[in-house]
Amino acid sequence: MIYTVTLNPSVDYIVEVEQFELGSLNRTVADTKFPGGKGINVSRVMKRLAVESNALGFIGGFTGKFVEDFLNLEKIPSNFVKVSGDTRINIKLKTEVESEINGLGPNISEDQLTEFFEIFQKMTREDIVVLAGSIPGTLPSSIYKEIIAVCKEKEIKVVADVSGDALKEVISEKPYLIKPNHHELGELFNTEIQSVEEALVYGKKLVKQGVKHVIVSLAEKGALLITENNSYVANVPKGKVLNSVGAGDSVVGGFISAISKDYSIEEAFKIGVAAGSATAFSMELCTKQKIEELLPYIEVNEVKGEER
Ligand SMILES: Nc1ncnc2c1ncn2[C@@H]1O[C@H](COP(=O)(O)OP(=O)(O)OP(=O)(O)O)[C@@H](O)[C@H]1O
Ligand SMILES: O=P(O)(O)OC[C@@]1(O)O[C@H](CO)[C@@H](O)[C@@H]1O
Repeated sequence: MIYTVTLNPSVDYIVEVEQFELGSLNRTVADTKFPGGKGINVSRVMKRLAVESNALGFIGGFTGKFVEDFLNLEKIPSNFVKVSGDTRINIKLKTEVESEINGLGPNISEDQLTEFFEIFQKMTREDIVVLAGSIPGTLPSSIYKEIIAVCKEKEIKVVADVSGDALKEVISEKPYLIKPNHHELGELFNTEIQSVEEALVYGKKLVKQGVKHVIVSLAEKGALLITENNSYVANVPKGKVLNSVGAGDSVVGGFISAISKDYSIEEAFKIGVAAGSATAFSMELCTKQKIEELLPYIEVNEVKGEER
C-alpha cells in the first residue's frame, strides 16, 4: 500500500476576483472548495491513475469532515487521527496573479501524535510512505525525521515533497525520492537556480549525499530526474496555466503511480511531468485523460557526457 502523510491538511478555498483591490470590498466571480494539503493531492492524483493509497494525517472540525467526506466520495481510503480544532482553510486567490494564504492548522496533542505513530506499526517493507507538505506549528520540527526512522526500521521506501528546514532534515535520511522545485533546491545551497543546467549541478549533489531519485521541477522551463547512474531532462508542454496549486504534487503522484505499475524510470518521469502540466492547465487536479493528451508533447532525454 502507498500511504500519503499530510500532517496539516486543508480545505482549499479557490476564489476568483476580477481587478482585486487591496483595502476594498471585492466580490468573487467564481469560487470552489477542494480538500487540500500536498499528501492528499498526491492521493487524489494517484486515484485518477487507478493507484490505491491511504491518506494519513490529522483532521478536525467541520472542515476536517469536508476533507474526509470528499475523499470518501472519491473512494480514497483514509485513516486520519481526529483533533479537536478545525482543519485549516487555505485561500487561493486568483486575480491577474495567483496569491495564497495558508492557515496555521489545529493543535495536535501528544496522545494524538502517539495514535498517529501507531498506524505505522502495521506497515511492511512492500509499502511506500509519501511525506508531503508543511509541519504544523504544534508538532516538533523533527517529526519527519522520526517518521523516517520508523520507516527505515521496516525498510519502507520514503518519498518526500517538503521544503525549507524539513527538506534538509529529510535529505540526511537518504529517501527514495524528493521533488524540490528550483527555488527550494537553490535555498538548500544558498544560491539562486535559474536554469536546468544549474539545477543539474545541485541535484547531483543530493544524489551523492544518498538520495536515490531527485526530481527538480522548474515550472515552464522543464524538469530533471537524477538517479545514481543517470540524469534525464524533460521539456514541459505549452499551454495556458489556469491553476498551479497542486502541480508539484501531481508530478509526485504521476511518478509514483507509474513506478508502482513497474513502468521504466524514464516513462514514470514523463508521466509525472505530464501530470504536473495537466494540473497547471486545469482548474482542478489533473485527470487521466488530460495527462494522456499531454504525453505526446513531452520528450525525456538522457543527459550524456561531461554534464552527467
Ligand atoms: N507554465 C507551465 N507550463 C507547463 N507546465 C507547468 C507550468 N508550470 C508548472 N507546470 C507543471 O507543473 C510541474 C510543477 O511545477 P513547479 O516547478 O512550479 O513545482 P512546484 O513549485 O512544486 O508546484 P506547486 O505550484 O504545486 O507548488 C512542472 O514540472 C510542470 O509539469
Ligand atoms: O502549507 P503547506 O503544507 O506547505 O501547503 C499546503 C498547500 O498550499 O499545498 C497544496 C498544493 O501543493 C494545497 O492543496 C495546500 O493548500
